[in-house]
Amino acid sequence: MEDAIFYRHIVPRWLWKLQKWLQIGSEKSYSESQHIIDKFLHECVSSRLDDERMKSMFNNDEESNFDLLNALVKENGDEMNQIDYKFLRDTAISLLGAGRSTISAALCWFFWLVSTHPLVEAKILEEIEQNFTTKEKNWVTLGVNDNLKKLVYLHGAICEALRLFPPVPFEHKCAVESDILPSGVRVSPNTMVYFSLYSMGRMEKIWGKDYLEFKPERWISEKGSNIYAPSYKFITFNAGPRSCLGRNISFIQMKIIAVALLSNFHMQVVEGHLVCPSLSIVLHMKHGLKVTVSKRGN
Ligand code: HEM
Repeated sequence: MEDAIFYRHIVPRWLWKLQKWLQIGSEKSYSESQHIIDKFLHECVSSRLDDERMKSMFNNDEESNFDLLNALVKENGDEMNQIDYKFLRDTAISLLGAGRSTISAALCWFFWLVSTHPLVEAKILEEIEQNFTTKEKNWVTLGVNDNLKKLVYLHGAICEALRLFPPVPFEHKCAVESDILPSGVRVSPNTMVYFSLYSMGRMEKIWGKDYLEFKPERWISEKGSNIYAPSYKFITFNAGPRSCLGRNISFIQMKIIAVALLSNFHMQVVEGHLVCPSLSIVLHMKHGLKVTVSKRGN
């Protein structure tokens, strides 16, 4: 999916549209992939629909069955036969596209930063120890545990990883009518404005002299609570009306995974492994993250 989006960013619109119409070049394989994804999602939606029918028959509305697709099926299917498959499929593909590789890229950079900053790792572990008993540190109970909110230092470390390595590194927006940017630059209608979220996370003017340092403390106030940074400063999830709808769920997911993995395992980056970003619309690690994993002693 990312390849297709990136391709359509760099190839003129008329060219990829023509390729798509003629079913040639990269667009041919994208159409084939889209067909496979559509088929897969159609099956997922159908099976959820069957689940919903079963549940309504047995009046079983357990919270443990909850997931995003179930919620969508419920919202859109008051009349069970009137489910809009296309809407559900398109919504599911948006959530899949927006929420899968962004989180995995963010976690990759986060674990790399943590494993190369032992002091930060030690502080995160200390905070986990103070807030969770051993029994709670598993996937199932973590998600429903209010203690996640107490992980102020971990929150700071995740914000730092997202600041230094924003999963969506650049974006563009198009002016509908002429406008003047806050900098005073005039923009005429249909002008495409590109902006780099990656650069904005690394500007001295915005973050201070230590802008290149991985410093979770940056996000913690003297009173020990998290410092809020407005989205126009911390732009990783974009700002304004089209900002990320998955921001809160992303933090929850990342915290659950960080606690579950860091409290159970130590990760050591393999010596000589080259860590650098790839050229794509999502800031993946070009060669992945090679680590040696060892179990922590209790
Ligand atoms: C660390 C993880 C994530 C980051 C950094 C991130 C970042 C972003 C950014 C920068 C945008 C704006 C894109 C644009 O303007 O073109 C966006 C939009 C969006 N994100 Fe996320 N995202 C993340 C995770 C998620 C998750 C987990 C979900 C859903 C489960 C999600 C759902 C969405 C949706 C639906 C939009 C489109 C909003 C709109 O256009 O109105 N995101 N995200």
